[in-house]
Amino acid sequence: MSQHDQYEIRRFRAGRPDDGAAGSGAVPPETEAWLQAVNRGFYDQAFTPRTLRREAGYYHADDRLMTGVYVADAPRYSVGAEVPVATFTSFTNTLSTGDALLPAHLISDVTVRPTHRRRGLLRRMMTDSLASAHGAGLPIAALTATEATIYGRFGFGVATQTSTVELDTTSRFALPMAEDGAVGVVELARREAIAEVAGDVFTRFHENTRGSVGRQAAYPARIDGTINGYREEPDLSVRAALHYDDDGAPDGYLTYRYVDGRGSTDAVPVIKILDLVATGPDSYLGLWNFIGNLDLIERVRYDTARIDDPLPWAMADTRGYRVTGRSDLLWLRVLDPIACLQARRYSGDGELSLAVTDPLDLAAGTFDVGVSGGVPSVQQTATGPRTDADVTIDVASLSSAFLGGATIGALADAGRIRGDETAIRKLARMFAVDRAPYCITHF
Ligand SMILES: CC(=O)SCCNC(=O)CCNC(=O)[C@H](O)C(C)(C)COP(=O)(O)OP(=O)(O)OC[C@H]1O[C@@H](n2cnc3c(N)ncnc32)[C@H](O)[C@@H]1OP(=O)(O)O
Repeated sequence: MSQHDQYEIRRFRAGRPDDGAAGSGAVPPETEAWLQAVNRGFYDQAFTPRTLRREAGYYHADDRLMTGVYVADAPRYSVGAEVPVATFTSFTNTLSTGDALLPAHLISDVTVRPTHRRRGLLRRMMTDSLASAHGAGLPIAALTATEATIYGRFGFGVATQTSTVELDTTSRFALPMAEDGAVGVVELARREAIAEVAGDVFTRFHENTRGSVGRQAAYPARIDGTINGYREEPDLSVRAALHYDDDGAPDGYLTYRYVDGRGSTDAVPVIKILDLVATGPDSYLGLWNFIGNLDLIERVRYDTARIDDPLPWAMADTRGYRVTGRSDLLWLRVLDPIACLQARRYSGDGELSLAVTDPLDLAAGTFDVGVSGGVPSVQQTATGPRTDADVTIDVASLSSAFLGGATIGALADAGRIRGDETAIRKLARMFAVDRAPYCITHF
């Protein structure tokens, strides 16, 4: 018997809580066992009946396809055979290229039980899922990764990064151009009001932000403290503020929490920003002007800042802005190079042939890429990567370069793009972006 023969793979849509015993609100057993397995996989606390119902409701609203891998029998006293030994979920949302919204195959909740690791279960679930997304015509797949060494082999590349920043908000903090209401009005908001406005504000941000991913159903509850770890009660320490445009409509918000600095090395009063969504520079600077000027607070921390954040450039004392970390957030995997390459505008005009290699053979091919007036036209000229193409790129690198998260120059210097030097320079000019791609959605 091969190792694979002992496993059964089942796929099902997340069950609605009411689908349980006649409207009792119970979660269908298959969904419950699957969700509890994910918790185990990430070392999280088990769901209570109430938090489980809530979580299942969000998964149902996202219309998630769950994959579970099952064994036929489980030894006495062990976790039962109804609990999958591996989990994987996928659902569709949009990826913004800044010029268009692309349907994206989002992958999440990938776990393999320690006792079943390194037997190819992830590979099986991932290759099946990517093949079916490709077959369904989805142009791109996306995920966020716990470790950077797992997903490159499946054609994923880092597409966006974020900075963790800490602001000194003692008397050093000043945003000269945001003073005296010059960038609009900010007011404290009721915590509960955020769920009402967050969707519209995020949609506007999303459409205009290259690299942004649409948010899943749980998001409003996640950012306003309704989801409070695995506790049933909301986190009442979460506070909120809104920025209003000239017509009095909300065009930005932030949620935040006071963190007692005692016990940490710097031991000062700190505000941690949970979510900050601004639809333009005025709302962005207006919200920072508000949060940077709170009485009694000496530091503000934010772990999802742009890597090319305009904030330090707006500050009177740039040294009050400290980058304390940087991490990858969004990983992309091009499935359809033509649909992807045609979904954005470009900075430089020109023509070249591009060969794409792909370990899973989903996006491989040779393409004539032309850009005129910033508008692309892409045609496939061969089903595989031709050796006489001007430039050859692997699909993970293409996925990193697609929205400008990695420059063509850096990828070439890293040995991940090959070809004629003039053509590589031309490709670099085409792909150049004015702002780094930015994603503030964790999924
Ligand atoms: C999108 C998300 O959900 S990110 C969350 C990922 N999950 C976690 O971090 C939870 C803890 N880890 C796990 O559950 C598992 O170890 C997983 C999911 C990372 C890997 O599952 P496995 O079934 O062991 O992986 P599988 O056996 O299919 O390995 C496939 C390949 O990836 C490699 N690989 C697997 N895990 C890792 C890792 N953590 N680091 C580097 N390489 C890895 C394997 O060596 C193998 O390489 P090969 O194809 O070149 O031989």
